[in-house]
Amino acid sequence: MALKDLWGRLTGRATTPEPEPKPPAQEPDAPAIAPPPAETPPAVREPEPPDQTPEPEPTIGDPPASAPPVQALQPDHLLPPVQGVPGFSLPRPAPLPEQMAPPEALRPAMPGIPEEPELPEPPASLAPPAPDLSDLPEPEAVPGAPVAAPGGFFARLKAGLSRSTARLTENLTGLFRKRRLDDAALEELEETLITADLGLPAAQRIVAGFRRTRFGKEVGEDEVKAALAEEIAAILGPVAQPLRPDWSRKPYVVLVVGVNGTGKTTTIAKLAQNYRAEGRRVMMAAGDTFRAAAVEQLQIWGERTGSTVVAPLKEGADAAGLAHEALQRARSEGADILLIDTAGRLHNKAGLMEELRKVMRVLRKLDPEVPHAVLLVLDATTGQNAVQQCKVFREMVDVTGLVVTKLDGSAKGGVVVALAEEFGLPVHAVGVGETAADLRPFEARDYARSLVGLS
Ligand SMILES: Nc1nc2c(ncn2[C@@H]2O[C@H](COP(=O)(O)OP(=O)(O)OP(=O)(O)O)[C@@H](O)[C@H]2O)c(=O)[nH]1
Repeated sequence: MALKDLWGRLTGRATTPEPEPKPPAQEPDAPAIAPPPAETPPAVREPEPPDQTPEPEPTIGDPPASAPPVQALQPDHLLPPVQGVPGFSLPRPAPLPEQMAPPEALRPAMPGIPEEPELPEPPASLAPPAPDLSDLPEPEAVPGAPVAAPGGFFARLKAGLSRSTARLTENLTGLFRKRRLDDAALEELEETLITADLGLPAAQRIVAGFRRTRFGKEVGEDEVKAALAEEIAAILGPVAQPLRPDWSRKPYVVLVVGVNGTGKTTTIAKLAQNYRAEGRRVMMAAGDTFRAAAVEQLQIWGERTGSTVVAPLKEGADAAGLAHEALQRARSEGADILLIDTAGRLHNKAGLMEELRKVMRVLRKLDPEVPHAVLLVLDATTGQNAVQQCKVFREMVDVTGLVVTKLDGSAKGGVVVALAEEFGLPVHAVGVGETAADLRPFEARDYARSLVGLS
């Protein structure tokens, strides 16, 4: 099977014939991010090249025609006040700015932007660390826009995971109604766990735990649930590690990667909002240069949260050059954290890998220690596909941690257990909705108990 077909399967999207390759180009000369005029082939140079061999620019195809349009973020989804997030050490929820600029007021649509290789207009400066927004009225509700469900995060997590819980527990109920835990029961338990997306390795480990501690005993449903929560928490415990930026790095650089539509841009926006509420200076780089909506999302979020956004001048601009420019500006403008968005939709795996590696290479010419974190964003609704994506992205870049989104309403929340068991990568945060308050540090015990339906 062709590589692109594999990639299409992996991303759950059909592939389309590869577009004509673009003319090769060298890596960007800092801080150029736009190609030279149309008459000449785009050729820019890497900053301080260690060797003189020009590296061809990765061939980046247009998004496959068959890919469904990613729904543009409706930023007003995120209007409710920022909630205090323990792992983000937010002191207090802070109100958000009332209004955002209407989309028309934002940068014009990318295709219409002139071709001159000029840099985006730098903002006057980064916004002050803690904007005083107290005088602003509450934002207006947007009809149809999702709002954070009432209750604490645990309640939302539990509600969000209810479909996953049902999937996991409906079989258990019949299975363990006062029944001796014999080989057949353990086998059924293993099947149930696999069906609930926990994956074979985690299922085997949990069953081995049951065998060790309860084999031959008569067990009831409640006891099984409690024991299951314990076993799951034991798997999740070591990976439940909130993202803790080292603020002495200034800027702490976070590269955010993942397949398109998993929630990268939204996650960046949520992180930005949380860090702004902490009083940090935040800069975001709209490195998903092929998707105008992603750039607009970040720009709107930048305005809303008082963060600076470094955006491409035109659709498909060189992402590595943009990242380079963003890092330079983050340094010179004193940002505490730089969050770099990336594309997840290049025409094949090789193209995406080359782009991500080029971004890394170019950033490291400015500072060999960046990025300080590489977050892989995974969409829980894709179940075992998320496990495959994790494998593939780890081949491409040095992933340092995971964010798992869309756990609200997914029946596949068990996949977090599979990811923990198979990769042992830190799970920094989980998303259970579209508001900033719906991104929270991942907590093993809460998650395990929610998953099996215990309070
Ligand atoms: N229900 C729910 N929706 C989410 C969550 N996180 C993100 N989304 C939605 O998922 C959709 C895609 O999110 P994006 O942030 O645009 O995804 P992306 O990975 O940046 O996509 P590309 O820019 O195409 O690569 C948007 O409609 C988001 O609002 C979540 O935790 N729960």
